[in-house]
Amino acid sequence: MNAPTLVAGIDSSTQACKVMVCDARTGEVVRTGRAAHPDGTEVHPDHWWTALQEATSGGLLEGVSAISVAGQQHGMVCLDEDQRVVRPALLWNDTRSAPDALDLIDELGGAQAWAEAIGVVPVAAITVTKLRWLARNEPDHLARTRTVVLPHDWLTSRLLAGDGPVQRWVTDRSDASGTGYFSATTDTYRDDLLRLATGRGDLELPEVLGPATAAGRSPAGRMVGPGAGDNAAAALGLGLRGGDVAVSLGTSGTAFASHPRPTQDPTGEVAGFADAAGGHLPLMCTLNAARVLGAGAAALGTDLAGLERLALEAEPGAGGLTLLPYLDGERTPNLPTATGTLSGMTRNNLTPANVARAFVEGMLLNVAAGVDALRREGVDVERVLLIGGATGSAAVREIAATFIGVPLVVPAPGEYVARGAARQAAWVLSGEDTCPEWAAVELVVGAEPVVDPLVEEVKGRYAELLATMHGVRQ
Ligand SMILES: Nc1ncnc2c1ncn2[C@@H]1O[C@H](COP(=O)(O)OP(=O)(O)O)[C@@H](O)[C@H]1O
Ligand SMILES: O=C(CO)[C@@H](O)[C@H](O)COP(=O)(O)O
Repeated sequence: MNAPTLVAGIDSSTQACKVMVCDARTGEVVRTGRAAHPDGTEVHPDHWWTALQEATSGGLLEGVSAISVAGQQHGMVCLDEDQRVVRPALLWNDTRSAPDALDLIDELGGAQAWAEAIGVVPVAAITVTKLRWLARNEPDHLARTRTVVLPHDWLTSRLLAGDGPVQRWVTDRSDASGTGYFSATTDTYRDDLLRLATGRGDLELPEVLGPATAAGRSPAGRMVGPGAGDNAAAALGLGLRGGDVAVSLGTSGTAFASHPRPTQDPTGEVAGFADAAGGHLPLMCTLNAARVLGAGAAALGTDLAGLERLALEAEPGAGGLTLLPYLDGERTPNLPTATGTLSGMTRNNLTPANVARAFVEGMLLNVAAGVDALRREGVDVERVLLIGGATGSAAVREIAATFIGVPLVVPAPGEYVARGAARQAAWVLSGEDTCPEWAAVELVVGAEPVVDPLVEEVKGRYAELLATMHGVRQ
């Protein structure tokens, strides 16, 4: 039998670089690799390259014919005229540009104006606000900047260039749609919005390639795909269909769906991004997800397994404890300077088990709001597919089944962003008009929504605490 044609997908995410080598025809996983990224909300792009080298060391890419990169969205990578990195990239989870987001909203005429212009209302995560921050705080760095790209663009172009100079900067629709200066409705850059943020009309941006357009070949002869934003790649990796909503619990908590039409949510809760298949990807994103559990475990003097055990010991509702999990500030709801709140403590209920359960419940309720927000924007929600590192916790899987409110399925543990990037690489390699059908993802948990009065009470308590917080902060 002939050896299968191999393709590789890369997920350069916030915390790690993950690589998956698959059979181009079936999607079967052949090899995987991973390496950690440094912590922090600003990172020099060289670290992503080093992590990619480490993750693919030992011949991981041997025999691979095509490769695509998916990456954490929105990060601002500024390059000078010699293509050197001007300063470390400000990442999506860096909130220092929150005041710049407010200024930009005002200057364009309000949130509705942004929703109509590009389907996205700027918050600190969005690249355009980081550029305004740069203009305001580091004008010399802005003056030196010639080209602005995103993390996945930077890695894709490095893959194409090898050790030589980058000839061409490229991106794709899905990641471009997260910049704040690209419209997924017209598929064009909005130079006016870039100028509004920076005062510059001469900044160069990467060319936006079609979903299956080859960016070129690497020096090793591999075809390189256009790549994608990480959530758009996950949609490809999961093979999302109408009625499916993905909820990802990684560093960020996201809820998103592949959708045929652009959305324009003036509340800013749902961002009208593009997907990686020519359609749209309405998406809600929180800053606080899997790492909330790590922080809860550390506070309780245990590890993730310990937190899981404790949370499963407690009754639903955590004995009356409620956590607003804004440990890193928050993006949705837009409370960039918020901190976490643990409420409802009494001498009786303040047990490690209740605290552990409150951390899981609070983290899940924060992201579950995204499912309702998508429905409000016209997304058909028939089932939720739960992915991301935190699904490794049985407590998360079990409690999510009661909180999400629609049938929930948990795909077998896997790197679905990397799988989506690999599927894109297979598409580019095939030269076909449509993305190759791969085996459907294996589902290990299926749960019908539970109608439990206690769950409704917990949700009510959470909503009340959130309303109080909003009141305090207005
Ligand atoms: N069993 C588990 N329980 C809870 N959290 C987990 C578990 N396993 C991994 N995680 C967390 O998942 C996160 C990594 O998830 P991942 O989806 O890979 O994130 P990212 O894509 O942002 O790098 C880490 O914060 C890690 O601590
Ligand atoms: O900001 C967004 C999407 O808008 C995040 O999804 C980031 O793209 C990274 O998240 P992780 O996958 O690393 O958790």
